[in-house]
Amino acid sequence: MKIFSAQQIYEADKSTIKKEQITSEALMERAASQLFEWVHSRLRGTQVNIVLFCGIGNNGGDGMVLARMLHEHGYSTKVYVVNYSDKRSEDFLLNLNRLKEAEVWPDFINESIEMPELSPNDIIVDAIFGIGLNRPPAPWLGKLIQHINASQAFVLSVDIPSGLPMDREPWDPSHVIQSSYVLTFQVPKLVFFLPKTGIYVNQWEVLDIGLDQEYLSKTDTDFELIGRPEVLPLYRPRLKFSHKGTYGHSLIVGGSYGKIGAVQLASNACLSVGSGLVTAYVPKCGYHSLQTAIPEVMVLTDSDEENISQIELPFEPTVIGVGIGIGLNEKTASAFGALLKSVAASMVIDADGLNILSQNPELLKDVPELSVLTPHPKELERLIGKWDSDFEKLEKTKAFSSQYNVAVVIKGAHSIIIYKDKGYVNTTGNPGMATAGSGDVLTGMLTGLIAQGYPPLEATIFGVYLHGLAGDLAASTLGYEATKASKIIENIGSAYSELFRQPEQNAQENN
Ligand SMILES: NC(=O)C1=CN([C@@H]2O[C@H](COP(=O)(O)OP(=O)(O)OC[C@H]3O[C@@H](n4cnc5c(N)ncnc54)[C@H](OP(=O)(O)O)[C@@H]3O)[C@@H](O)[C@H]2O)[C@@H](O)CC1
Ligand SMILES: [K+]
Repeated sequence: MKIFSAQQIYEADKSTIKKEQITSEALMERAASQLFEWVHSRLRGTQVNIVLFCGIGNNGGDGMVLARMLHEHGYSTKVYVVNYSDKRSEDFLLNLNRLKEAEVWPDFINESIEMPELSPNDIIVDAIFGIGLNRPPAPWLGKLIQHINASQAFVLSVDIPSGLPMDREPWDPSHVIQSSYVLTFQVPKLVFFLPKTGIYVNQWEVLDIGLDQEYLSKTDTDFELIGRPEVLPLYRPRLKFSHKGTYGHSLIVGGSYGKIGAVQLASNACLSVGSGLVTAYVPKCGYHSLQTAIPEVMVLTDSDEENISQIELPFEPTVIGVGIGIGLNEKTASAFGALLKSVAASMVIDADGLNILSQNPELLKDVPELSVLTPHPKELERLIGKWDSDFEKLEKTKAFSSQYNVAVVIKGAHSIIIYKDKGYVNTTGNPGMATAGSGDVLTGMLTGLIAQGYPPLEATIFGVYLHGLAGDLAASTLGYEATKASKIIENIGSAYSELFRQPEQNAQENN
């Protein structure tokens, strides 16, 4: 699903109005009916206090229409107009009048008014600011937002939590609505997925308000949300007349004394995702444990007992996963540098492989084109330098990706894959995956997918999604705390099956 900017959403809005020859007010009515249906289908007339805070723009207008519909259906509502500007939008004014015609009389809140009383049992509708927020909310608005956040009530935000800008971090982190649920129009917003801005969104859902499909499908976006519909077409089916050679020979290079487990996890994941053959290259000390733990993996050893010191390969691997558990030993860094120079195959570079690159930036030019780098935030910072905001981080990563022609996975709650000027936001995964070895499993999986012929960027999008899905399946039986890296590997097979599982509703219809 594409992630549009505010500017593009306004254009889609205009284009819809023009094409369908409807008024903007009719579009607002359509959007707000979707909000109403959502609320009504859940509450079914339950008598609960619904308190609506509406701004004076079109987000507030949506709130006005919702208030009218709730009132007409017998709900108990209290409406506040948050009067932060004289520049009221036309559709807001129109719907304010309609609300009054329906005999609902809103109270106006401004700087000098006391904060309204709120109860934890209320349902609060947050329609103060939408995607039009373009400067810091005034201090009194900040206080109102803090007051709503302190109420402990369920807060339903219209389109976006009020106070959250679309294209930057908030000016004051406490002046943003902490939403229980966001009903967002037509398309998800990038800020829902970034670490510093996603924290305001507990759950979100897209409401289809019928914006111009042609505009939406023809317009390119900087970011895309990766869910099952995006991942399924990337899948490469196994062929009947094939053999292990068809699915590539992966090489996993890594490990040092005490960190052979990382290679074990990566090699195992690489096999489990479908690589035809897997060879691990480790220091001598890793030989016995690897051969014992995974009989399917072949093992080559370095001449050094405890660290990788010189990588000599008796075969040409399809792809190389490198860096896990490798350490920062000088000998290892120069062996890694020599490896970069000697092979053309794509690499998946992780952990200390990335740290060696940060410490020796002259090596970056030797990284094979279309390699994949999988840094966690600290490793990324060492590679691209510090950033002031999540947005600057994305921009710097895009520049880095373009400069070296590599894909970068920014690992996090929503991992984002950056390739050149485009970002792919992953939707699978859970906090249980913040555990030792989870990254080694990802490295192995991406390596194993490239081995099978997935182009590196597709392998990365597909693999990050599958890794998260395997983690979700593991956590569904183990819980977050007991989810560990080897359990993610055990669930790779089920994750593939899950990709093709019919949604339950369809399954029932088919019976
Ligand atoms: N597009 C669509 O497809 C559809 C959109 N719809 C809805 O419209 C919403 C966007 O509405 P919107 O453009 O009127 O902006 P909104 O967020 O209500 O803000 C109002 C105005 O406040 C101002 N302002 C900004 N910051 C400020 C500040 N700190 N302190 C004080 N004032 C500030 C700024 O005006 P300015 O003063 O800059 O001229 C801004 O214009 C969208 O989220 C959705 O809910 C649906 O109805 C149907 C389909
Ligand atoms: K809002």
